[in-house]
Amino acid sequence: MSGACNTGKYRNVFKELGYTDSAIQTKLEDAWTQIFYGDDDTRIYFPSSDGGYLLDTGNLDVRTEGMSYGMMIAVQLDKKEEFDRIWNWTKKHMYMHTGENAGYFAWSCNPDGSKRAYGPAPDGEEFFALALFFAAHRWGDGEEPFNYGQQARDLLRTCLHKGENGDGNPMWNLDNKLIKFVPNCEFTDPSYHLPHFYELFACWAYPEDRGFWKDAAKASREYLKLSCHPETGLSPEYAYYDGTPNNEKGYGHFYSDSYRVAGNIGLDYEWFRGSEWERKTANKIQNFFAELDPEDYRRYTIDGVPFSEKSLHPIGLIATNAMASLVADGPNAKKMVELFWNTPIRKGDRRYYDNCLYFFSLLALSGNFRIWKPTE
Ligand SMILES: O[C@@H]1[C@@H](O)[C@H](O[C@@H]2CO[C@@H](O[C@@H]3CO[C@@H](O)[C@H](O)[C@H]3O)[C@H](O)[C@H]2O)OC[C@H]1O
Repeated sequence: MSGACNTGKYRNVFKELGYTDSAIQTKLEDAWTQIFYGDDDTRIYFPSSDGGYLLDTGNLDVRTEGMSYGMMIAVQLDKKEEFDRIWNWTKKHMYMHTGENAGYFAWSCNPDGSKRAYGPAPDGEEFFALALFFAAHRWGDGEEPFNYGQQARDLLRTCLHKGENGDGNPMWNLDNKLIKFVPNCEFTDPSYHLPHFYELFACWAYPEDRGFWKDAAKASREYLKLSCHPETGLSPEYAYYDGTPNNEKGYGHFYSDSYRVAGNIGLDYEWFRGSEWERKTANKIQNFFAELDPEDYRRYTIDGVPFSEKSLHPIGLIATNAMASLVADGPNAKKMVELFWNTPIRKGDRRYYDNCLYFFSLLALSGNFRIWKPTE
């Protein structure tokens, strides 16, 4: 399959459910204004002298996750200034020039740019790469570091070839083609699996790596079948390569990271018609949550048993469950979108993660989470 094989069609699920164009547009614009330029209780984006950053307001750090999400949101909305500011900050402060992880980005920094960790989180790199490709295609390449296309290709090359000179590890397991939780481990995080991204990397990465990305898309689609519970559809935060939960450090249950899986399979279906399994699984996840009170979302075992601990990011969960309606066709597909539509963005300390997922869902359900291809 080449990049040309994507569906090229973007549903406006909100419109299908009867919301007007102007209400949808207003919701998008309000989200942008509040999340990027709102008051101190809503914003997560902060311009600075050397660019701009998204703050994890719950942990008071800047994460590659948030920076790459900010870039993806910005490119989708044609916000070049914010994209460039975020990328400039990322390259300046997060990029690692030396050590075992040279060529990757430090996953957590302080807002002053100093590093809090010297290891990467691969979900950041994969989002950076695709946001950079989209920027190259939407706006054209500029001077370094705004030579977006080359930045993306070089980053993907590092992700696969790091360690060939005995200097660190690749982010993907080169045998089973699965993304790792971190480069120097041998387990994964189901929410990192983005087969719809890998289909595009298979078109735009350096030619020698395209076959790998094609295989990785297939491997991740198969992997999700192993890691999502057959009855609930829920997946753990961390899991072994055979799909079973990795609870060594308490991350073997359905909690914050896991929320993204529902949105990811929705977008894979929208972009590439991933698989019919995705439809069934989206229905199962929505059916599970349709029975529950959103005020009482919790941590769950993947077979659906609640813990006493409440969800840390219930609005993020509402958002990703709604995004699953890109593929779901069950009795709760409409209900989940309506719940999301009627949920305001989150305010307060823990707003960062919820509102990133909220923004992705808004983009996706309004037909604005698109593949930006090279212009002919
Ligand atoms: O051990 C770290 C590991 O924690 C890191 O993972 C990143 C942080 O966690 C993930 O998202 C968080 C979900 O919970 C919310 O409360 C947080 O605000 C989110 O940041 C994120 O996807 C990971 O990138 O990766 C590196 C490891 O060394």
